[in-house]
Amino acid sequence: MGNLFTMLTVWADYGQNALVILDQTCLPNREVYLALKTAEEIWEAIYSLKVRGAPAIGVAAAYGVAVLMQGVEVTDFESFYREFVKVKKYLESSRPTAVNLFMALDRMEARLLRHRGEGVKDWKRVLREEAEAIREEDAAACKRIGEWGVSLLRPGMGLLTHCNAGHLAVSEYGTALAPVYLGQERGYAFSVFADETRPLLQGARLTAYELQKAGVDVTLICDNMASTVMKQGRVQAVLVGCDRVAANGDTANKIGTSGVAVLAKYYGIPFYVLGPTSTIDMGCPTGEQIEIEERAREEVTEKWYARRMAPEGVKVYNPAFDVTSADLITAIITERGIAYPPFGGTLRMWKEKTF
Ligand SMILES: CSC[C@H]1O[C@H](OP(=O)(O)O)[C@H](O)[C@@H]1O
Repeated sequence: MGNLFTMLTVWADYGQNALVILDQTCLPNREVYLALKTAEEIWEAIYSLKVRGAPAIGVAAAYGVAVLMQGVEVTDFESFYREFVKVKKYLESSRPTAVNLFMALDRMEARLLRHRGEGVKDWKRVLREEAEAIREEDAAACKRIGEWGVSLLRPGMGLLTHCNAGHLAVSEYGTALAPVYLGQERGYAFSVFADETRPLLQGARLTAYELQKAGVDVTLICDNMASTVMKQGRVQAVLVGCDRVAANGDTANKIGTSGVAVLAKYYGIPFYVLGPTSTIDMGCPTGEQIEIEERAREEVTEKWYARRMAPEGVKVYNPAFDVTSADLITAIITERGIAYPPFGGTLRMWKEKTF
């Protein structure tokens, strides 16, 4: 597995009262760790995807509020709680879609309220404890996701994934990539196609980086190549993460995921969403109620990634053309007129000039 899992994504350093994160905007070029000591720094790290992925955002917010509250010097609960709520609401405003951010902070608040009758040292302690529990439960959940997921797969399978739902998106191990890592440990020799995932390229920058670091056979493709590799029979299952699962199973995930799902259905390929139950939101009856984050236009219009955006030496598949099946074409228009399916007779007539 290489040293992928020694690379921690997020933790709390109470010695320096800091939330420590691996700055994922520097990957794959550099592994840079940041010690965040203010609410503004933590908010910005979540917003700018320095730490990202639904579970990782939840763990970061839990640790973040625990760290920030260690420095609050009041002795009455009302003042302490007022400050807690102020920080909680501020961190909640960083990104709207991943439900783990809100679930984790709600859980921190509930734990604190259960201890309101104790003293300031206890309030600070229980926040540290709850944040650690959230992280540990996330790591355990990801490993179980791996076990369930790998039971659906067979050795040697070709897999496709979109965005990054691996070790970097959680506290440890991953969700969509958890079965891949477990399979790797068992010698299953999966081959994985990683969609680059425009515009922020989590697939190129993070998934390809993770899988290569773990020794998994990964091939980076542009998003518009997913259909071709599926049509070539090189994909037997699609594995993706999730940011919020509605009560009816509708799932919000990185932009482009629904398109991959349509392709998978067309090619008869199983499409699996993987994530912890902490990402399920029963308060959302359907996907219609999920708030979809909209981000800055410059992420699309600017070539912000003017530096290397994939790990050195990663395999790349870069076909210049692909074939769209006739059953997907509504009409063919030429100087001789318009042909509708089935095209054969008209095309033959045109070519043999038999009219
Ligand atoms: C395991 S959750 C991963 C999930 O989060 C990603 O979004 P972002 O990179 O913007 O935080 C993406 O939707 C992944 O599938």
